[in-house]
Amino acid sequence: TPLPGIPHNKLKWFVGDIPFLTRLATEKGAITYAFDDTAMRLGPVSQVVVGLGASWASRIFGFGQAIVILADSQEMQDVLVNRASEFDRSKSISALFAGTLPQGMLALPTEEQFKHHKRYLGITMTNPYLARMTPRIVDLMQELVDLWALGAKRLSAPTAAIDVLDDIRLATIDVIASITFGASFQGVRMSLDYLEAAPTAPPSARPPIPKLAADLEVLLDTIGDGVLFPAPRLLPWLTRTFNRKWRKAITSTHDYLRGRLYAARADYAVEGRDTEKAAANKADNVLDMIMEREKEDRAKGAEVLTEAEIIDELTTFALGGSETTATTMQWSVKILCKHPSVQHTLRAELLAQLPFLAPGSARAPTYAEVSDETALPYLTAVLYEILRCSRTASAVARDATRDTTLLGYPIPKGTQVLMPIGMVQQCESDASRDVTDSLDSVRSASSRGTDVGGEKKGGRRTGYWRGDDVRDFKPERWLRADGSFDAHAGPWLPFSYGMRGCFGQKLAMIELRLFLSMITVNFFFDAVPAELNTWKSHETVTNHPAQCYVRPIPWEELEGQKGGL
Ligand code: HEM
Repeated sequence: TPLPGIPHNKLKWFVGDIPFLTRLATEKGAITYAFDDTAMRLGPVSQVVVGLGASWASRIFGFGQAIVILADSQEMQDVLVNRASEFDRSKSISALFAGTLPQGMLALPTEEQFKHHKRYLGITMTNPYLARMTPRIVDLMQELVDLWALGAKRLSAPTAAIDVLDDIRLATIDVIASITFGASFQGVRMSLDYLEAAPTAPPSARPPIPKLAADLEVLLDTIGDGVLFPAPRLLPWLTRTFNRKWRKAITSTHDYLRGRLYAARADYAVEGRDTEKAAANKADNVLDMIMEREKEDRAKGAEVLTEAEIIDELTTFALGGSETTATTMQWSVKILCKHPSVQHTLRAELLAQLPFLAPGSARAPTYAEVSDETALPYLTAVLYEILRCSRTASAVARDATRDTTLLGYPIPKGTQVLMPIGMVQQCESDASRDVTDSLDSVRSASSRGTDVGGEKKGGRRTGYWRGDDVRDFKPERWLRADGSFDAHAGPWLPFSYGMRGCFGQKLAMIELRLFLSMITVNFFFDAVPAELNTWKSHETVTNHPAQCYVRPIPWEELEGQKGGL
C-alpha cells in the first residue's frame, strides 16, 4: 500500500506500479529507469508500489510493498554517511548475493562479522598494497594494448571495427584474479596467442573464453537475474535448489579457490617470511595477505577467518571487482571515440607528465605517478566524468531500521529506500536550485550542517552542475579556472558513500587510470559507425553496454596519414 503523503504514480488496482515498471523496463532496457522517471516527475521524495496485491487490494489483503525513492544528492550523502544507523544496507540487495557468497561482504549484514572482514581485508585497499599490484596491472593492460594493436593491423575497411566487449571483461577478470589469488586466468593472453597464430583471422576472432572466467560469468548472471525479484529472501534457496548451471559454476569456482588456498597455506608453512614488514608491504596477493594475517592472529590468539569465509571473500573480490570495472571501461571507449578532442588533450597531458608512457618505453609507470590527481588533472577529470555519465551502478538501496523521516516525510521502519545515484549525478543541476534550496527547512540537522564551536560540520559537500550542459560529457566541468581538478565540483556518487559504500573504490580507480592512460597513449580511437555505437544497455547488477566496438589507430600511423598533428 502506498505510504501516506508521499507522491506516487497513478496506481493500477491490485498490481500498483507493476505495469508502469514493466513498460519502462521494456522501452528503456532497465527497470531502474522507472525509478529515475518517477523521481524526475514527482520530486526528491516519491514512491513506487510493487508486488501482487499492491495498491488498493493491499488494504484488504495486506501485501505489496512501497519503495521510497530519494533523489536529492545532499540528502542521499547524508543518509549514506551520517545516518547509517537509521538506514542500513537493504536486505533485498544482500539476498541477491547470499546464494553465491553467503559469508562475503556483499551479503553480510552490518554486524560484527562484516566489520571483522572489512578490517581484515582493508589492507588490500591501502597505498602500499596497491603500489605493489600496479606493475601486474600494467602488464595485463599491456596485453590488451598488444591485442588491439594486432587487431588494428587487420582492420580492412575504413568503417571496420573490433568487437572488444569480451576483451575488456577478460582483462578485468585477469587483473582481479592476479591481485586476489596470484594467477591471471590468461584470458587476454590466450586471445593474443590465438590471433597471432591465425594471420588471416579477422580482427575480432577470439578463442572460447577460459572455463574459470566462464564460471564467474554464470555466477554474475545469476546474481543479475535476481534484481527486483518479487520475493528476494527466497532467492538463495531457489538458486541452490533449481539452478543447475549455477551449481556447476559455484562448485568448480570453489574447487579452484580451495586449491589455491591449500597451495598458499602449504607454501606459507615452509617459506620463512620477513616478519618485520607489515603484510601490505610484502604480500603478493589477497590470499597471501590473508595467510600473513592468519599467522599474526594465531600468534596473538585473535580470531581468524574460517575456510568458508576466505572462499566467499575471494569470490567477492572476483565478482565485485571485475564486472563493475569492465562495464566502466566499456563505456569509456564508447565515449572516447565520440570525443576526439578529449583524446588529444588527454594524450598531451599524459605524455607531458609521464613521457615514459609512450609506446615502446622500457619504464613502467608507478602507482604514485598514475594516481597523482594534482599532476594529472585532465586524466582525473575524464575519469570522473566517465563515471558520472556511464551510470555503471544506477542505484543503491537501504532499509529504514526504525521509524524516521526523510525530507519531512515519515518513513516507517522496514521501508526500502532506493537512491538513484546514476540519475542524480547526471540530472541534478542549478536549474532546479529553487527546489533544492526550498528543502533546507526539512533537511536533517547533519544534512543542513551544524555549527560546532564556530565551525560548520556536515552540510552540502558539493557544488551544482550547470543546467544547460549537465547531460553532456564534458570533463572540463571538473576543472577550476587555473586547470586544477575540483573533486567537489558537483554531485558524484558512482561508488556510493559511507560504511557500506564500495569497498574496492581505490583499486577500481587505479585500474581505470592505468587503462585510460595506456590505451590513450597508444591509440587514437576513431569514430565507429553509429549502428556499432548505440547507447543501448542491458542492466543487471551493473548497466552494461549492449555492444562495444573500437577502431584503434596507433598514433604514429595517424600522424603519418595527416603529415603530423
Ligand atoms: C568502477 C568500478 C566500481 C563501481 C562503479 C562500484 C560501485 C559500487 C557500488 C555503487 C556499491 C554499493 C554501495 C552501496 O550499497 O552503498 C559497491 C559495493 C561494493 N563493491 Fe564496488 N564498485 C566498483 C569496483 C569494485 C572493485 C574493483 C571491488 C573489488 C574488491 C569492489 C568491491 C565492492 C564490495 C565488496 C562492495 C560491497 C561493500 C559493502 O557491502 O559494504 N567494487 N560498489
